[in-house]
Amino acid sequence: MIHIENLVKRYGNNLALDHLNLDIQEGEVFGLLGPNGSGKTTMINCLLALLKYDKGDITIFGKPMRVDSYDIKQEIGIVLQNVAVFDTLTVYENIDYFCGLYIPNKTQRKRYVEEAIEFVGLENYVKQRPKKLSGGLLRRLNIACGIAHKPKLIILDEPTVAVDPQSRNNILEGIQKLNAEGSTIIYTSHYMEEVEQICSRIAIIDHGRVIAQGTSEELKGLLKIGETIKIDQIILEENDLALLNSLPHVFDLTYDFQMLEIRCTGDKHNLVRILDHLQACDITFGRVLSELPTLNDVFLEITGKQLRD
Ligand SMILES: Nc1ncnc2c1ncn2[C@@H]1O[C@H](COP(=O)(O)OP(=O)(O)OP(=O)(O)O)[C@@H](O)[C@H]1O
Repeated sequence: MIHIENLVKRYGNNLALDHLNLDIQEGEVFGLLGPNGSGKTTMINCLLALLKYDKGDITIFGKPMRVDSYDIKQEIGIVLQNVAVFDTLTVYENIDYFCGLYIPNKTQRKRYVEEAIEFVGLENYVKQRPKKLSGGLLRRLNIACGIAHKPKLIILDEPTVAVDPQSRNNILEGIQKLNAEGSTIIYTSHYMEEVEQICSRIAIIDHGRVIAQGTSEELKGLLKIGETIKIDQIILEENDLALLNSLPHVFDLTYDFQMLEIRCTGDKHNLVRILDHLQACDITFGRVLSELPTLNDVFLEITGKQLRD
């Protein structure tokens, strides 16, 4: 559905997109995950032909995307980072206005606008003006304006930044519902939990390049780490640490302030093996926690830095 090849975008001397390649298939909820400044918004703006780029090719629905590709744009719904609604219009009028850019038939439009209002849960606010809405409700309005015309492709650029948990859940559930109804979704975020929750495939972006892509499981499969076991209130000597380090599947450990962190490669019985060993050595300990790898671990292993600032 979308093909991006060798996309290069410079802002002066700053190389924002560095020969970026990406393919997105119909029916996916595709996540673009990357830290602040990695190039996600720039990529979206190039994709939508809102921004000129220096090099590369972009095709959408099998056709080259250009500034005047109105037939393609007609089928795309956009929800950008900055809320873009009219302060002088009510909630209903705003959605009606944006929907009207694509749907001239009044009866059909009325139905679409009402469906969009119900979809984002703004039924009780239709007559209010945007200034009276909370940040979360405003973002929901922004989404309704972007999706009311039932586009084939919906692009959402960080739609949950600075929203309350209720609106966040409403937005995430809504995205899944839109996808179930047939829309392909591109979703950018630097919140890895969200991306993991709703995206069928994910591209991790850093310094304007796709550094890894696949399903969440495939990305985690790239990792050496399979599990991190954390044990607190444990007192260990040098030889205890050496013995723990030599256990099967243990590849790294840290010990600080009576807190032990053991990183293991993937295996079903890491935790049992380690606890059995501690018991056999008569070593007491406090709480025990076993954590599976996250997308942050993938990012950390590939780039050496955390996904979040
Ligand atoms: N209009 C602009 N002028 C100059 N540099 C820009 C402009 N927009 C973005 N950049 C730079 O391009 C790079 C990519 O920025 P971009 O906003 O695309 O990243 P992002 O991944 O969307 O970040 P965020 O998550 O913070 O939105 C950054 O180094 C940024 O400073």
